[in-house]
Amino acid sequence: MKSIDDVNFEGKKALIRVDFNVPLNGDYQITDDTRIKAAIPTIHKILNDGGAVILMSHLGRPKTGPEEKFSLKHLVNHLSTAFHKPVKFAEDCIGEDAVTLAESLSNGEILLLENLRFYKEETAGDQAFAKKLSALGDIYVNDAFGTAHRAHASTAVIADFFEEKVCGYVMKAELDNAKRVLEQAEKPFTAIMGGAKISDKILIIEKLLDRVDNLIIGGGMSYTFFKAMGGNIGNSLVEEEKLELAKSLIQNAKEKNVNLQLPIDSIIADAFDNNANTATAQNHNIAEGWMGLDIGPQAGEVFSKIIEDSKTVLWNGPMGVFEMENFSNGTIKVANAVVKATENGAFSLIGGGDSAAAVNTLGFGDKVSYVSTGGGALLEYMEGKILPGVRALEN
Ligand SMILES: Nc1ncnc2c1ncn2[C@@H]1O[C@H](COP(=O)(O)OP(=O)(O)OP(=O)(O)O)[C@@H](O)[C@H]1O
Ligand SMILES: O=C(O)[C@H](O)COP(=O)(O)O
Repeated sequence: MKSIDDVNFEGKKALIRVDFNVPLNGDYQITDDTRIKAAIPTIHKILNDGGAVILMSHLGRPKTGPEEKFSLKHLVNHLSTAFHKPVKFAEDCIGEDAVTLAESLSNGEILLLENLRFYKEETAGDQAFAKKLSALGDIYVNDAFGTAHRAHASTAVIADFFEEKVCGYVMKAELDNAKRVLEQAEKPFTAIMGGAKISDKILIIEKLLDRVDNLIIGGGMSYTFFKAMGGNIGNSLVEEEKLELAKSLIQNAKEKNVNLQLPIDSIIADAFDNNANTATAQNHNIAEGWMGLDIGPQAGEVFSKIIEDSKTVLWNGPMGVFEMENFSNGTIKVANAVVKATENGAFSLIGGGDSAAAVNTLGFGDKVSYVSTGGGALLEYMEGKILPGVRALEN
């Protein structure tokens, strides 16, 4: 796969697929701009070469065409500030307006196209739509790792219409870091899995059992394991249909000599509410009417020790309902342990939408080795799937 370092963009228009699918609040302010900041080096390289930049992205999942709340125009001011340059905006991603603005774009200038998903042809991977988009630029750059698991018009199909197609710095760094964890992990290798559902993470857990020394399972998904082992989990989150699967994972871990660690204790609450009554309970013994919303202090200690002694750490999914302050301690404790391991020389990769957001909002983002901009894309890569956006650049 060629990268942007293999190309001189002087006098060229780079059509860059970025993943600017960023969270916006009710006033259309960006609440986490990690994905925007990540794209800056790619944009600077092209502008410094003497080229022009045309950015295309999706935002959210619009269903029936244009919708105000999904317009990329809300990003323009933020982008201009982040890139230290005015950013022009085309109110459509194809058609006359986009063509005219793209044609008149001078070297050193940046143009942002309107949300690609305002056309259903984008997600359908429509050839004619991809061809229209491709006419806007001379060189195709894919820097949208977060969307590389989608075989859409702008992420995969479009590549066929270009002689020159390369990956940007985000895509390259994401793939290099994920590969480092999957293929060259220094041992002890510890994976920390958390979040709400086992069903979302089952494939990656199975794959990791062949590679890791320690598998820590916390967060909402851990209660399905306790129930599978015959424990009482009260009203904690459970996936009844995954009980057998949880049992077989425990068995697999044993057979593969993987140290599978579940939280010994939990912070339990009598309601799903930050102000609920709370107590600490052993995890096989949570009373009816109570639910586990965070790992407990003992579990935090055990997990931290394992993490701090590791040389490679992969973390996906929070240890509790970290959005509520009273149930965020477990996630903070684990984040601190990951930071400590990193300071001791470990390589740490944080992935997944909520875990990456947790690490960034808690202020640990620059204290770990790498925070992925990918959610589903990183998981699919870790499951061993070939991402369509990556394959398209390799053809
Ligand atoms: N004990 C729990 N009970 C209920 N919900 C929980 C519990 N622990 C964590 N959660 C919730 O799980 C959610 C995150 O789960 P999720 O599986 O989406 O993780 P993630 O890091 O976003 O990974 P990905 O982006 O790959 O899906 C958070 O909103 C958190 O509040
Ligand atoms: O946020 C993401 O994970 C990516 O931008 C992909 O978005 P999607 O799940 O709507 O395709």
